[in-house]
Amino acid sequence: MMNYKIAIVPGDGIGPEVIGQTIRVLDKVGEKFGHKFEYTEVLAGGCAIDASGTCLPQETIDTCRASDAVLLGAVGGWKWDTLPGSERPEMALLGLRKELGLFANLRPALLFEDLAEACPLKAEIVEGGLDIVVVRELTGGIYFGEKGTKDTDMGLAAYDVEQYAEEEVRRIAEVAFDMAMKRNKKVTSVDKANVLESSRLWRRVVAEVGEKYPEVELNNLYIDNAAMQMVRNPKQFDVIVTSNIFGDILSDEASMITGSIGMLPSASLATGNFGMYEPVHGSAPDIAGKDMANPMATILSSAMMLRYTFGLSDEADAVESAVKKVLADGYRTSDIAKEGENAIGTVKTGDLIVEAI
Ligand SMILES: NC(=O)c1ccc[n+]([C@@H]2O[C@H](COP(=O)([O-])OP(=O)(O)OC[C@H]3O[C@@H](n4cnc5c(N)ncnc54)[C@H](O)[C@@H]3O)[C@@H](O)[C@H]2O)c1
Ligand SMILES: CC(C)[C@H](C(=O)O)[C@@H](O)C(=O)O
Ligand SMILES: [Mg+2]
Repeated sequence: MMNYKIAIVPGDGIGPEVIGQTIRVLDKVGEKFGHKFEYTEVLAGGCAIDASGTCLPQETIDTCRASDAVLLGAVGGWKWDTLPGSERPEMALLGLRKELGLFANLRPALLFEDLAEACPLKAEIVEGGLDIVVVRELTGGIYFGEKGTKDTDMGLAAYDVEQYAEEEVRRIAEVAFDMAMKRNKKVTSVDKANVLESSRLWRRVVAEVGEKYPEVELNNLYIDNAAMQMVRNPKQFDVIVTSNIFGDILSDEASMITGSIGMLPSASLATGNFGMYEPVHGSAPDIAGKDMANPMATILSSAMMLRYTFGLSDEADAVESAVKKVLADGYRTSDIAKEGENAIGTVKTGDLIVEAI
């Protein structure tokens, strides 16, 4: 029997609710396939601020490092919104990404057949389904560049610097091209090279990496055009590679056209097999504690963990098939339910997925 060590970071808001259901799903996978998943729960985000005065305690980083993978719910919430930027719960997420070297964020946006009606675009635009992966650079760019304030003749100014080094672009571009080789051999690199120096370097390095993958078609799009194309004709996209901030925005957009942000999983990977797995959505304080959150994004993130970090593809398939079965049987949380349709809660969704494995 294989033993897998997973650091669990439930976080805030709906985080603990969606993580709770995901652990039940993993336990069922372990039981069925004969694996032992060993969980160590640690604090990060607002709950860690309340418990220890800091959003990312050293113990959390150490436990994550000592684990095979990390599963995270979400951090943040209204209660901590007035804290200074450097003390906010969201800094825990950025700190974990940086400390653990998680430079490659994979955000697959898949339109499940049974959810086609939850897509806000016209049926003919998404006919035949959608299968896009946003490959987002996660440890560089404006999120991590120099920031500060200074006095100017227009009053106090604040700044955040967007900076990319060639090596940072090269390694994320390689992830995107490798992924494209396993899919439809098409990469769209998204930047703002008509204005930004950092984007011009980005575009040059992506093209250099692309030369090593002659079979892969490379297109470049400006971010404004890409955001527009995503709703005009999303089927043109396969692998999208982009910077930290553009990837943040485009992946939320991609999530909505596939039905709901409550459906979108993500994997944040370091060199090697280590990864942190989390839904794309946040802590949703508006529905926290109401048994309303859709746990599917987190459950599908755990499937990515099984596949990418543990190499357990049959087990990952089993989780994904169980999610599809529950949708095919017509069960929906309120974010994906049709108007007037009876929605089920977080726990019931977990029950049904566990049952379907
Ligand atoms: N990875 C993360 O930890 C992460 C990601 C994004 C935002 N946040 C934080 O979360 C807090 C709230 O941010 P926000 O409101 O901009 O984004 P959000 O993703 O939390 O919520 C946006 C909307 O989507 C809904 N929603 C989100 N997840 C859902 C789910 N699983 N099921 C059903 N509905 C869902 C919410 O109810 C809300 O109406 C902020 O503090 C933000 O910084 C954290
Ligand atoms: C909460 C925030 C720091 C985070 C980000 O911007 O990366 C979130 O929006 C995400 O998409 O994971
Ligand atoms: Mg985001």
